[in-house]
Amino acid sequence: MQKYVSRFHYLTQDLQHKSHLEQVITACESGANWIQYRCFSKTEEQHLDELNRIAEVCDDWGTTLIITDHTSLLSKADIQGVHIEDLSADFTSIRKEIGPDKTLGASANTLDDIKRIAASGAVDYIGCGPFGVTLTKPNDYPILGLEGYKAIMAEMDILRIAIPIIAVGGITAANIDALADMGVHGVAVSAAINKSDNPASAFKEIYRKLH
Ligand SMILES: Cc1ncc(COP(=O)(O)OP(=O)(O)O)c(N)n1
Ligand SMILES: Cc1nc(C(=O)O)sc1CCOP(=O)(O)O
Ligand SMILES: [Mg+2]
Repeated sequence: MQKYVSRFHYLTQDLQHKSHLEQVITACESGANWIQYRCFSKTEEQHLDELNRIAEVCDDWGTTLIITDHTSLLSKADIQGVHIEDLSADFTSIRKEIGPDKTLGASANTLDDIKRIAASGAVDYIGCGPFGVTLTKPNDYPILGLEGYKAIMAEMDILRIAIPIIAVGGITAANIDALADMGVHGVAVSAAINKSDNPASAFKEIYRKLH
């Protein structure tokens, strides 16, 4: 079954000055319909506690909530899916574990990654990057830039691979129009919003470009 996948994935991040819950509230108030809770700084217990608070907020706003990596938390909180960052994950097994209804996202850097993930038939969308330089996580992968997405989308077209591609990594409002022209389904953004002086305004600027 094909699932709805947003064109704008907002990702929380570990920040000194703002909790993930506060980031989610800002995003929801700014119009987020899809949030990925991407937290790597907590124990399992703290993670679940914050996840439940975030899930309540998302439920109130009708926002889809995806968690990064912690597949086991899917059954413990009111969340709609998981994004797996491990490129070599066994997506068929993960799909069996989470059942057919939850959204499953995967990460890719190359067309070969995309081919392999799409062939599993288990994944609903692919976050593909990095588009540009990101300080959000260490990254050894080559930057794709606009030309990289253009080439990947063209090859996918030839191979008739129809899975939604979400561009990620170093994306700002200034890149959205050009990325959309490359044929990607949407974008995932973290630092350009979270590290902005005015996250709500940064969020809305990107939102307006996409809608
Ligand atoms: C929507 C979305 N896309 C990508 C990621 C993370 O991807 P990442 O793990 O960085 O991919 P690799 O660089 O490791 O291939 C995400 N969390 N969400
Ligand atoms: C989780 C993740 N992976 C990335 C990669 O480039 O592989 S960028 C990223 C987080 C989003 O990036 P930003 O903070 O630059 O918007
Ligand atoms: Mg990456």
